[in-house]
Amino acid sequence: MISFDAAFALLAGAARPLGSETVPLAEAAGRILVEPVHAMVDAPFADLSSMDGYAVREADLAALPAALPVAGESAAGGGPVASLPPGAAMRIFTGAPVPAGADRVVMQEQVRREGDRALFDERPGAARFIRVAGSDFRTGDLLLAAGTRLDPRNLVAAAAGDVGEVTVGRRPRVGLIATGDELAEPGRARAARGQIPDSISVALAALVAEAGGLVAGQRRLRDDPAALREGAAAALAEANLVVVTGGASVGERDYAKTMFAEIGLDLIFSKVAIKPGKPVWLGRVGHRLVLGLPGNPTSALVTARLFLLPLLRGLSGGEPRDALRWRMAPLGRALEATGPRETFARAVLEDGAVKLLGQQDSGAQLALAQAELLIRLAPGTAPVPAGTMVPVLDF
Ligand SMILES: Nc1nc2c(c(=O)[nH]1)N[C@H]1C(S)=C(S)[C@@H](COP(=O)(O)OP(=O)(O)OC[C@H]3O[C@@H](n4cnc5c(N)ncnc54)[C@H](O)[C@@H]3O)O[C@H]1N2
Ligand code: MOO
Repeated sequence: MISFDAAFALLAGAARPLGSETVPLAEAAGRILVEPVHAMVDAPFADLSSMDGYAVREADLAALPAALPVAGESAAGGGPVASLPPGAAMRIFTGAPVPAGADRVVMQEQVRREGDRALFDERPGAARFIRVAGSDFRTGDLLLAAGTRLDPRNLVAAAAGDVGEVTVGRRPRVGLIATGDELAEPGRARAARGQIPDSISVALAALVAEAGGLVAGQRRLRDDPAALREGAAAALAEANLVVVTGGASVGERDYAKTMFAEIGLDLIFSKVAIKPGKPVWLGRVGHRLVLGLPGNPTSALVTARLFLLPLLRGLSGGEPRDALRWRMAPLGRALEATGPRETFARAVLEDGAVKLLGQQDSGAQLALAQAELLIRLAPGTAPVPAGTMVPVLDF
């Protein structure tokens, strides 16, 4: 058995990017930039008003009350704007260019309008309500670095830079295989005695999609060596990565590795000193990868979080480690000592403190609906008192 860190290092080395492609920004959500994004424009492109009101010269408000003739208006999207004649005000709207000559905007709530004159009774506050040209960013500025995963917030930055397309990593095609005579499609298990719902496949498909991968095929296979071999070859033919669940352990009917053996499986690691998820394994068939997850649903989801997401990140052009952002959080309740395997316990966050879920069985399924975090505990950790800071990961 190897440690989690050793297994992760091997995984990170195997998760090579699958190449890149240029796609419209509108199709880039969830993808990873392999080239940085630079601004094609200044933002704002000119000095713009941040309020609806009147553009004026501060000096013209030296003596109050002041009445200034309204010389035209400036609206967003309205084209070039004339300069502000001395001693006048210009009607202006939020997002509109401030006319040359004006040095502030007074919001309209502080101005009375009488015909073609604007009346200023009170001293406006210090805020000038002008967003200065280029104050957000300038043409050529780096907006997003290579390796960034495009989420709704950084899509704003790219779009604001007038960037229409981006170069991103290719999406990994992922084949999913669930093994086990007992497995039935959710909704059909109760029709036959001894059958249980395949609860993992639907979750892995969602997780792959969320991580920017493409589910290239989904198979539910019986524990029949010939059918498994055939399924393994078919899945490999259409995917960059095949994820097989179940059959990872040591029983005679645990076929997950043997089903790939005939087509040339090279194991990268097999068995990791973690709890849950010890039987997890990673291998290679030619230039394709195969990840084996344990069949126990909690073990499967924990290992998917710890190994599958980083693998997808690397294949998609990113840094595998970026998929595991550990942070420190205080323990809300004391923890018992852990065993010889590194433990990834399921927990929730309550009032800013981490609380272990009562149900920690690796076969648990309902507890997955509650779990928010994984707490990472080194092998042989002594009892941990409440209040101790522990590393946690969003689960
Ligand atoms: N003698 C030993 N037995 C076991 C060991 C061991 O070291 N020696 N390891 C245990 C550990 S730890 C784990 S984890 C499991 C891993 O089991 P497998 O990967 O071989 O999975 P299966 O035996 O096929 O299934 C385990 C369990 O999970 C259920 N299952 C499987 N697939 C699904 C699915 N898609 N949806 C829902 N439930 C699923 C299956 O019915 C079993 O109950 O092995 C221990 N045994
Ligand atoms: O390694 Mo297993 O996932 O604890 O039951």
